[in-house]
Amino acid sequence: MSEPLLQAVNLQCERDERVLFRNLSFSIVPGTVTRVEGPNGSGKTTLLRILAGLNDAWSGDLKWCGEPRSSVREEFQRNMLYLGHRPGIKSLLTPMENLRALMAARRPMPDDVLRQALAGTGLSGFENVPCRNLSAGQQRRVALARLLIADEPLWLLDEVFTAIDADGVNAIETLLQQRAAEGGAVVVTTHHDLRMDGMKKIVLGGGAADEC
Ligand SMILES: Nc1ncnc2c1ncn2[C@@H]1O[C@H](COP(=O)(O)OP(=O)(O)OP(=O)(O)O)[C@@H](O)[C@H]1O
Repeated sequence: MSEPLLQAVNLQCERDERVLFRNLSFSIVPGTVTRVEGPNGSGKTTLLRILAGLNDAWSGDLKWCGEPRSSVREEFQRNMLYLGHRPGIKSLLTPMENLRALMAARRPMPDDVLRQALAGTGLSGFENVPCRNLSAGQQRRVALARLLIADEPLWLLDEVFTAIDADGVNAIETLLQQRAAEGGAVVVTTHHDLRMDGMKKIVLGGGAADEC
């Protein structure tokens, strides 16, 4: 079995004096897709933000490749891709401009690679249209194009299926499975009924948590 990329040990998080989860321990290993499940308000987004280093209101231990995450912050940030539950794109910019800006901070890519990624999410012909003139699903697809050119080994994806049609959901499912088959690790929250062979689960709700 591969060494874990990310290990969580006895994570606990409270919000407004309500325990969202406690004694939550799990390992995210290469070659897997893990779904975080639970009803509305059970803490899925909170957990993903904790894993991504975007929320520090928690206790327990997080390790990246066996090291305390706090001691390898830069390495962790370089090797992790987080997509939040909002598309996170600029409405005045076009899909090309958004994707160029998203990639510039980490790995600048030639325009033809960006154009191919946009085509891969069904946005051919919309590359140069301001995003405010696109539908909700098309705007989400701009953010998802990032996945087609991402080489980070760990993906943390929060509700990325929102506003995506059935064919798009199938395409993302296939992409996540391919990513795992290539040795990546994906953690995803969604209310969609994902069907993937060998998918792991972290189940939140009721203050405790289970790993399946
Ligand atoms: N900024 C905040 N300040 C205080 N409490 C918050 C904040 N954000 C979320 N919460 C609370 O934390 C709890 C968990 O929220 P979270 O968004 O993680 O749930 P979720 O499982 O992702 O829900 P959903 O399925 O509706 O997206 C909720 O009870 C919410 O009210």
